[in-house]
Amino acid sequence: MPCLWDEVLAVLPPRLEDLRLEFNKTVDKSLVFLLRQTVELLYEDRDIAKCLQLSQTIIDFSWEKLNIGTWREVDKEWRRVYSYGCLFKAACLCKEETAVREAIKTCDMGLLMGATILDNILIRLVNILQHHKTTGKRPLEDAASHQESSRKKPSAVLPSTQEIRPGMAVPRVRCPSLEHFRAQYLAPQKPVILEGIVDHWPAVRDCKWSVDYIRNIAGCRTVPVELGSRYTDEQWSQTLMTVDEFIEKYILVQEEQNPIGYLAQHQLFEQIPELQRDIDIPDYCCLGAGNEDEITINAWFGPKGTVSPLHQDPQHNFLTQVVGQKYIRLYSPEQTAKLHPHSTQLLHNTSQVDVENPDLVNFPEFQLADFQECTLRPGDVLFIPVKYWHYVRSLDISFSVSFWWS
Ligand SMILES: O=C(O)CCC(=O)C(=O)O
Ligand SMILES: [Fe+2]
Repeated sequence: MPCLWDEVLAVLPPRLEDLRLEFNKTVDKSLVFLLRQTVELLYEDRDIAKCLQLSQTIIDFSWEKLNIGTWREVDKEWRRVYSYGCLFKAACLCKEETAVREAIKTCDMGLLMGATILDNILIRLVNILQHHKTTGKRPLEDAASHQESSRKKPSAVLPSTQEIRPGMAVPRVRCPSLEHFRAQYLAPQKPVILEGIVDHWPAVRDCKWSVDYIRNIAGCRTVPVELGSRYTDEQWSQTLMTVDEFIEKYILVQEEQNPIGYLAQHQLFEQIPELQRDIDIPDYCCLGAGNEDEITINAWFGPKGTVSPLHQDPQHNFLTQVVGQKYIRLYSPEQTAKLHPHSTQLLHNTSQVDVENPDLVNFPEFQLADFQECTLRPGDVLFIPVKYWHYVRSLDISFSVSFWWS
């Protein structure tokens, strides 16, 4: 195997001047000086311990700036500084081949909290590290060591199967032609479940995405996790953790006192290209006006019992079920008044009504709203037209992939 440090050097700009360490006035001169000092140590390959220490100082200092006020108020320059700190720290860690895991975590933090620098250098670096780690000496984790079914507790409150009322079921159609889909569903904005269109995905065809597979491919990667049963709850929060930690704490065991954890609405496939090879953008997206590179692909991975409250999104969606089942309720945009959207700017696309346990005293019109429903199973692709209201509850450990497109 090639020496890791040589591979890292090949990713870094060849000359120190190419690093573009220029920032606007928001960033104090002393910090820019610190960045330059750090990079000199790195490029001259001397005192890597000192270089590591300075990188950490850059990270800590900019981290403070990222955590003042709301995310929207954070100056992008501080996010760039943070990314540089992560880049330098990760590079230093690569000097020690034993610190690869830590280096991967550092790159991920830069990717999640920082801003793009140097033509996405953090993505390129982390791909090298991930490859190095999986082809290196560390054996894949033993699949048999996780007896997931025996360790999981059944969820208490809501039923784990859901009768679909006849007459309310979302229609299903098998591999329709583009024209049929356009005329019957896209143009009139009608939901439909497309069957058979993702059967060729390795993730579906080979049932590849077992918990152990995800762990092996992505275990050491850091991802955002939502904690709390639904994002409208007061106790709801978001945090960052590795996929390994998430699986251990929230997928394999569900302690009663622990909140539900949901790796929700995350562009995991940009972060981990190896997983992207197991899926494919549905051909029907070409019927939209946008380009393929404008499609947002999100991963939704969680235990049984995750709930996405009733909400609407600004684009069409192909919500594709890969693992486990989900119960889904749909309301057309014409029903909006009966759904009582929140009045705040932040939540005006979310209903105040708890769909499966509605407060009919405060929201009596809700029971008059027309809806459709379905159970989404592996291989099913649900077309949710733009602005269509949707409520989603997982009935098992579940992995879905959504494609937002226009
Ligand atoms: O699967 C879920 O929990 C929610 C999915 C969703 O809201 C979406 O894909 O837009
Ligand atoms: Fe959504």
